[in-house]
Formats: sequence, structure tokens, C-alpha cells
Amino acid sequence: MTDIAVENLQITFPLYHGNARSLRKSLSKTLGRTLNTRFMHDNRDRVVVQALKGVSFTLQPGDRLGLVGGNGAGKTTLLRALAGIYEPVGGSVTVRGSIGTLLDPALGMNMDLTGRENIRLRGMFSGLSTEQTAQVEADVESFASLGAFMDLPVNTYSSGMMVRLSFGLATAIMPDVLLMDEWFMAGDASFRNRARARLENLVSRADILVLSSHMADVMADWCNRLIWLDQGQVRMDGPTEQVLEAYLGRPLERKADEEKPEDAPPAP
Ligand SMILES: Nc1ncnc2c1ncn2[C@@H]1O[C@H](COP(=O)(O)OP(=O)(O)OP(=O)(O)O)[C@@H](O)[C@H]1O
Repeated sequence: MTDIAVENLQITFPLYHGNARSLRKSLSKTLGRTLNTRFMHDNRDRVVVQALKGVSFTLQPGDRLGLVGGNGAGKTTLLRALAGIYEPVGGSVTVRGSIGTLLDPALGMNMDLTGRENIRLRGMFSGLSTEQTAQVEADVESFASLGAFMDLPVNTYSSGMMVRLSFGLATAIMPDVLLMDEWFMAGDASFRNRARARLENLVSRADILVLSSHMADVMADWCNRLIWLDQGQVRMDGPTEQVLEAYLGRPLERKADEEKPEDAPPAP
């Protein structure tokens, strides 16, 4: 059984720089009213930024949830809380089922080990048999096309090589719950084309998808529900089209509308 329950979730980050009182004063001057909603003191009198506040929702198999919101709205924080990377300061996050993440290329990667060793380690942690791990290794090796770098420590990789290994590995093992940030669209055009087919297969087979992206077309294609986060709080939660239109402040363009017939006369 796969499901997710998030209840009244609250996540804060302490702001360590400088003296807490003077920081609050200067924040108060520059941010005015916002200080009361986003910045506060915790019980140790530290100034903290409230990344998520009172967030609640549940997800069942078949749900494809997209997270939208401006910069700093709390999308990445929510994905990381679902992945168990951030502990809630208040409320709870319960995830039943195996989790696959496409959040940060370096996440779960041991930089001192080679690409091949990282793959084997991940296979072991995911409870795969030796045979299954060998299959994953062959699959990732062929997808990532790292050549000799496959047997060199990951800390010698370029950022693009890192993305190829991390993406190949994350998409080689089928999770119940797939958590994705939009970095997966990084990379050159030929990588993106190969990545998309692989990703679509994973997205269609996972029970639950949670995806954060600034790309409206990706949301419209892949999600059946959207949560609009605003300053760490849920501003709207509903069917993709409805939330996307409210968020963008305009009706969605239909794909058919965009496609002009080949023999259409040139615009005047
Ligand atoms: N490690 C951290 N330390 C301090 N503050 C943080 C940290 N991570 C996030 N924040 C703060 O939490 C808030 C939410 O950030 P988050 O990265 O979740 O937003 P986001 O919606 O993913 O933004 P973007 O679209 O710009 O990536 C922001 O105000 C951010 O400054």
C-alpha cells in the first residue's frame, strides 16, 4: 500500500548570520509586514525563516501532484521533507512505500567512490539481488555513457556527468513514490531527449508522483493535481488546469491552438 499524509507541516530554518536582535531589526526595516509572516523567533530566541507553515494534504495511488509557486515559496523544502531529508518542526509527514528521488544529483552519492561502486551500493540499499543489481549496473552504464569515468571516483566528474549518472541510477530502480525537482531538465538537448523517454516510463509506473517545476507545460502534461505554495503556505489545491490558470492569471493555451496549419497564410 502506498500513500502520503502531510498534516499541519511546519519547517523553519535558523538564520545564523550576525546577532539575532540586530538581524531582526534590519529585517523588520527592509521587509516590514512580511517579517510577521515569514520570519520569527524560535524558542531559543534565534531568528528563523518559516519555509513551510500549516501545510496539509494526502495522496493516494494515481495522484500526480505538481507544486507551483514563486521563488522561495517552499516547493523544494516540501519535496525534501517528503524525502525525509528535513525533519518537521511541527506537524507530521508520513510516507508509505519506497521513495525514489530526483532532487539533487549528489543526493545519496558517495563522492569518494566510483560510479560503478555507487550503483552497487544503491542496489544493496534498495534490497536488490546480485542479479538485479548487475542489471541496473548494465542499464545505467549504457544510459550514462561515462566510458572510463565509470571506474573513477565521482568527485572527478563534471556536473553534466554527475547528472547523467544520478539520473540514470534514479530511473533504473522503480519506486512507489517518485519525488522530482526540475533539475532533471538540465543537460544538453540530446541528454534531455533520452532522459524524457526514460522519465515518462518511470512517471507512468510509480504509484504517486510529486513534481516541482516552473514549466507550465510539464505540469499540464504530467500532473492531475496542483498545490500552489505562497510564502510557505498552501494558497490553492485542486485540479491542474484550475490551479494553473489561477497561478498564471490567464487561461491555459491549448496545444491545438498553438499549432498552425502548415498551409496557413502568413500573418499580416
Ligand atoms: N537551508 C536553508 N537555510 C535557510 N533558509 C532556507 C534553506 N532552504 C530554504 N530556505 C528558505 O526557505 C524558503 C523556501 O525555500 P525553497 O527552496 O523551499 O523555495 P522554492 O519554492 O523551492 O524556491 P525556488 O523556486 O526559488 O527554488 C525560502 O525563504 C528560503 O530562503
